[in-house]
Amino acid sequence: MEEISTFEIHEPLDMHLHLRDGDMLSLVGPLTSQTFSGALIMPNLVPPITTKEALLAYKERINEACYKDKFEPLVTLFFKNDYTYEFLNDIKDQIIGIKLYPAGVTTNSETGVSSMDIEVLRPTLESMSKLGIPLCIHGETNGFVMDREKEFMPIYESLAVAFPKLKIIMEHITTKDAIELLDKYDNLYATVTMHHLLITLDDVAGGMLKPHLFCKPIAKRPEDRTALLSAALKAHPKLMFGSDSAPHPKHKKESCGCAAGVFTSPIALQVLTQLFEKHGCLDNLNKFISLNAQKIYNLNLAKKTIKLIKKDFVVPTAYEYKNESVIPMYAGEIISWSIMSIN
Ligand SMILES: NC(=O)N[C@@H](CC(=O)O)C(=O)O
Ligand SMILES: [Zn+2]
Ligand SMILES: [Zn+2]
Repeated sequence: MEEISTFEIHEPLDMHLHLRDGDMLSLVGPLTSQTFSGALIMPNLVPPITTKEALLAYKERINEACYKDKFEPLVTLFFKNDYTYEFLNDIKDQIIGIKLYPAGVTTNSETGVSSMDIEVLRPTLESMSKLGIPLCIHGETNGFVMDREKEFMPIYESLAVAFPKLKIIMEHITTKDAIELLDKYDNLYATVTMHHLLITLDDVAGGMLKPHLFCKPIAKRPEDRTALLSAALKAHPKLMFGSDSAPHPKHKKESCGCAAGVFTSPIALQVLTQLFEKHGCLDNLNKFISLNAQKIYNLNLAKKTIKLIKKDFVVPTAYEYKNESVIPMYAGEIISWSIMSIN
């Protein structure tokens, strides 16, 4: 049989992305917007995006930094308990969803919600449900680091039951428990990163410590990775690709007190193609990387085709702009697929 040597991805979408701001935005914005058709942009800036003015201004800065012709920044608001129905009604057409962070569980989440008590959250979530605004959640408790996501499962369940019309997206899932929950509730969906399909805690801390693979939620056990990978490879219809590409300056990663986040945007399409090819599942890659998200979020995007070729791609050792330097996953390593053309 002749070996496949090229592969096309249409309208790739990254449904969980950190673009940051300032020089970092100028550095990473082009890297995503060149190859992706759209991305769901996280609101955890300092301070987080909580007003219409801040949202629109951020969207404008993103458009300035990005190749904006064929790239749609799908912006989000940082969840607050005190958003009124009127405020949400006014902003709903500008956002794709609202992102909820329990306070303190991850980067820039200090002003997140201090309680996941449903009665406390009810007024805002009822308004979102009525207005059809999806709820994206960083689902971790503040328990033992390996158990934080698992411990959050009952919270996802009670939210799914209490607000059956609210679309709830479990962001960057890392456990087989989360995969199992997907099939239990109609209104639960999930994103999964590329790195959680590839690594376990062993890759982060089993040998020499790898700060560039350190992220929240932390990579888990082999059985978790297997469950995530098998759902992604079969393009489970409620699972979407969300890179959670989370750039931090090199000095904040290679430091005592390493910031959480893995930077993967510029290598995501190549690595995912390599991974799906290795498992004989290339036929499902367009669903995982675009079609599932288009259906879940009712998206209609400009046409964009990325042609990849089976040819070695040496991952740059760093991406730099002015004083910013970011180290990508697989820095200096070789991936067997490269981007050939973008149309
Ligand atoms: N994933 C991470 O480890 N970090 C993200 C925040 C997040 O997505 O939780 C970041 O903003 O750096
Ligand atoms: Zn998160
Ligand atoms: Zn994230």
